[in-house]
Amino acid sequence: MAHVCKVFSRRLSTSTAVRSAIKHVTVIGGGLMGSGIAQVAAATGHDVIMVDQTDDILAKSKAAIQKSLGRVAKKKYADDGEAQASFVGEVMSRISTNTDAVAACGKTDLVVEAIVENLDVKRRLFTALDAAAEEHTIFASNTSSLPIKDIASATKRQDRFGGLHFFNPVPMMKLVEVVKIPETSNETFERLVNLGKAMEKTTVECKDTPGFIVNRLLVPYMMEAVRMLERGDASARDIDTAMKLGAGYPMGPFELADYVGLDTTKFIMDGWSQKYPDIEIFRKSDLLNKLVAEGKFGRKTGEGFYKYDKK
Ligand SMILES: CCCCCCCCCCCCCC(=O)CC(=O)SCCNC(=O)CCNC(=O)[C@H](O)C(C)(C)COP(=O)(O)OP(=O)(O)OC[C@H]1O[C@@H](n2cnc3c(N)ncnc32)[C@H](O)[C@@H]1OP(=O)(O)O
Ligand SMILES: NC(=O)C1=CN([C@@H]2O[C@H](COP(=O)(O)OP(=O)(O)OC[C@H]3O[C@@H](n4cnc5c(N)ncnc54)[C@H](O)[C@@H]3O)[C@@H](O)[C@H]2O)C=CC1
Repeated sequence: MAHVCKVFSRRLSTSTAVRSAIKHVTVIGGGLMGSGIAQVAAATGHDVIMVDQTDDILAKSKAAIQKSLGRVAKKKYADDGEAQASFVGEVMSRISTNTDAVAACGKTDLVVEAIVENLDVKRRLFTALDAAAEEHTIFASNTSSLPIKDIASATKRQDRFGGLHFFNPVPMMKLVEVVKIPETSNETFERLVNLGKAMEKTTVECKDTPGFIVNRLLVPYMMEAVRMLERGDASARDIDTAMKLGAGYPMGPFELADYVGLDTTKFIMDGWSQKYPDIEIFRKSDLLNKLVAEGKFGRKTGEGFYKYDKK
């Protein structure tokens, strides 16, 4: 009898897991990360609604996705232009857009937020969505540096809240950090891990600690690089070259900062220098703040530590 119950319960849990598989994803924020998350979710068979503040921004987001898919298609289908076009068209057909975040969350399995790295803005968003989303809907933040618990506490569904930290560019980076808070239910965590795998990512699990795993190690390294530059120890170009050729990194710290977005890196450091005032490495960088004050956000504005050709 016990054997029959065990088989039955396993089948039940499997069917529950299958029934609770995430199929529909709402991505709030169609910027660098949100557009990438929407692209990969759609390319792996999920129905996606991408939300941003204006139709003009969403048009640019879709254009960026289309361009990225074109690069992926060339690698998948070599010289078969028809297959490439069909692949891009099929993935794009799974992405719809909306400027109304509340409306876009009414019927969805998962809301992934990838909006500006600002705690108050993220909290206001999730409070509004909490009232509109169905009971089963899971919420997740793609934040680089903010405590998931500080975002989740703006809602009444902390058991259905976690961190899904993707890496830039999402179509290329194989990692997603899945972050749980003490209130995250086991089912929620399992569904987030399963979504990461369904999106063809390698998942790692981490607690809700500052920077999770990668950024906890990356931020001190990159801040040390900018101190080196500020002291005049070496040029940005030589520091980047040294780390690519000496440490095997695909990008040096200044190339990477320009790629991430200096605005976002400033938001991250503003938060950590305020929250951890006694940790020297998190002290604000005058050079970084100067560049951002001048509107030099890196690749996204055509100039950061380096200048870029307008594409
Ligand atoms: C130092 C200043 C002070 C800073 C202080 C503050 C520090 C705070 C930092 C915290 C950062 C927070 C960010 C975060 O939360 C976590 C992150 O995401 S960290 C970033 C992680 N990502 C990386 O480290 C990226 C490293 N770079 C790379 O892997 C490669 O350079 C990259 C893949 C981006 C580009 O590849 P590369 O060979 O260098 O050049 P190509 O552009 O020619 O690409 C080659 C090939 O790859 C495909 N491809 C590239 N990009 C895309 C894309 N977006 N979509 C689709 N396909 C893409 C494509 O096939 C390319 O071939 P083509 O023929 O060019 O098409
Ligand atoms: N840039 C990077 O390399 C990475 C960033 N992240 C995190 O992802 C999040 C987004 O970062 P990025 O994509 O780089 O920023 P981004 O600036 O490229 O995009 C943010 C988007 O959110 C939109 N937005 C802002 N407030 C909104 C609101 N209330 N409702 C709807 N849309 C809103 C903006 O219009 C913009 O299009 C941040 O939390 C960041 O820390 C995580 C991993 C890597």
